[in-house]
Amino acid sequence: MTLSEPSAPPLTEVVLEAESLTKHFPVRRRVRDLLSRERRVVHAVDDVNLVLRRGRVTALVGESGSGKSTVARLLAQLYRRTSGDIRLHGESTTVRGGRRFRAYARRVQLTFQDPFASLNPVHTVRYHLTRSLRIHGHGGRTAAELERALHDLLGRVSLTPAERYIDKFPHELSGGQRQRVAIARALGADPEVLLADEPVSMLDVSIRLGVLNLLRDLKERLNLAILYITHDIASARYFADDTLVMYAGRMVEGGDSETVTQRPAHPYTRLLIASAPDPDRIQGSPTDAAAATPEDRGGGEPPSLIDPPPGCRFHPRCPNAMPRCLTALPPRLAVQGEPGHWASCWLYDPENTETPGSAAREVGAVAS
Ligand SMILES: Nc1ncnc2c1ncn2[C@@H]1O[C@H](COP(=O)(O)OP(=O)(O)OP(=O)(O)O)[C@@H](O)[C@H]1O
Repeated sequence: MTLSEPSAPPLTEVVLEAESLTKHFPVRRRVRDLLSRERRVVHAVDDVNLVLRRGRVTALVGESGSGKSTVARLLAQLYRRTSGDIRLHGESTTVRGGRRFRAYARRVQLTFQDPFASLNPVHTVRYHLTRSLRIHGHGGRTAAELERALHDLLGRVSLTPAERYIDKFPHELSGGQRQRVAIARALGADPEVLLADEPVSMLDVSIRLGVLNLLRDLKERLNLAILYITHDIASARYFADDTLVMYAGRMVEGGDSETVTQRPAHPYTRLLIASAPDPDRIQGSPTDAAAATPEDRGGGEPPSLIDPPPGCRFHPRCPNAMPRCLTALPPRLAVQGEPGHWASCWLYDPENTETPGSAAREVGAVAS
C-alpha cells in the first residue's frame, strides 16, 4: 500500500458569486466644483471577485473604510452596482425592489453590525420574527403553526425556552441576545446565503465566541453559505474556512483561512496581523526578510478613495514597494507551493526582477 498525498476537501456547490463587482459613490459637489465637468466619485469597491459556497464560511477582512460593508450591501442588492456581475446559482441577477427583490432576499439575507439599530425598539421579538416568517411565506396557515415556527426559530439561535424571550422588547435583551434575534429574523427567510456584517464587533468580548459558534453551527446544520465580515483577522482564522482580505476597495489576498492567517503573503495582510497579535502565530512567510518591522506596523493611513493611488493602492504604506508597484496594478498572483493561495502583489510575480523595498525613497511615505 502506498500513502497518497492528502487531497483537498471536495469543493461544495457555489451559491453566490461576484465578478468584477464595482461600486463608485458620487461625491456631492461643492460650490467651487459646480463649473467643473469632472464628476468625482468614491471608489468604494473596485473589481471584486468572490465565491460563496454551501456549508462554508468566507471571511472578508479589512480595516474600517476598506469597502467590506459596501460589498455586503451590493451582494444583498441593497445598492445598485456601478459595474460587474452578481450570480445566484450561476444566473446573473439584478433586482431593484418589489417581488423580485423579495424572492432574492428569501435566498440571500444580510444581518447588520448593530442589532439595536436594526431591530425596531417599539416591537417585540415575536413581531420581528412573525414579520420575517410571513413575508417569506414560512408563517404557516394557522396560529398554532406560526407559534411552532417562532419557537423553532428561537431554538435555532439557542434562545430557549422561547417563552422567556418571545415577548421581550429589544432593550430588554443583552447585545448577544439581540444579535441572536437578528440572526433568527434572517433565518425566518430560510436563506441559502447569510451575509453577516461584523456580527460580533459590537458585543462584549466574553459573548463573541458564543455568537460565532452559533453561526458555525448554523453553517453545518443548515448548510448555509456565510460571508463573515470583520476587521478582526484573528477571528477569521478561528471561524472561517476561507479568508479574503480587502484594502482600499480592492481584494488583495485570498486562500484558506489557516494559510492566509498563518503565512500571510500580502504586505498589507502581514501588517493587519502584526497589529492584531495572535499568540499562536507561526512566522515564516516567503518574504519574511522584508516583513513588517515594529516601526512600520500599523503605520500610515489608508488612501483617499476619491483619488486612490495608481498602481497598487497599498504602495504608499508598503515596506516592500518596488518601482512598478507605483504605476502597475498587480493581478492575482499564485503563492508558490500553496494551492488556492493568491495575492495581488508583484512580490509573487515569478518573473520579478526588482528588489523589494527599492521604491521606498520614491514613495517617500513609507509608514513611519
Ligand atoms: N452611501 C455612501 N456614499 C458615499 N460614500 C460611501 C457610502 N457608503 C460608503 N461610502 C464610502 O465607501 C468607503 C467604503 O465604506 P464601507 O462602509 O463599505 O467600508 P467598511 O470596510 O465596511 O468600513 P467599516 O468597517 O467602518 O464599516 C468608505 O470610504 C466610505 O466612506
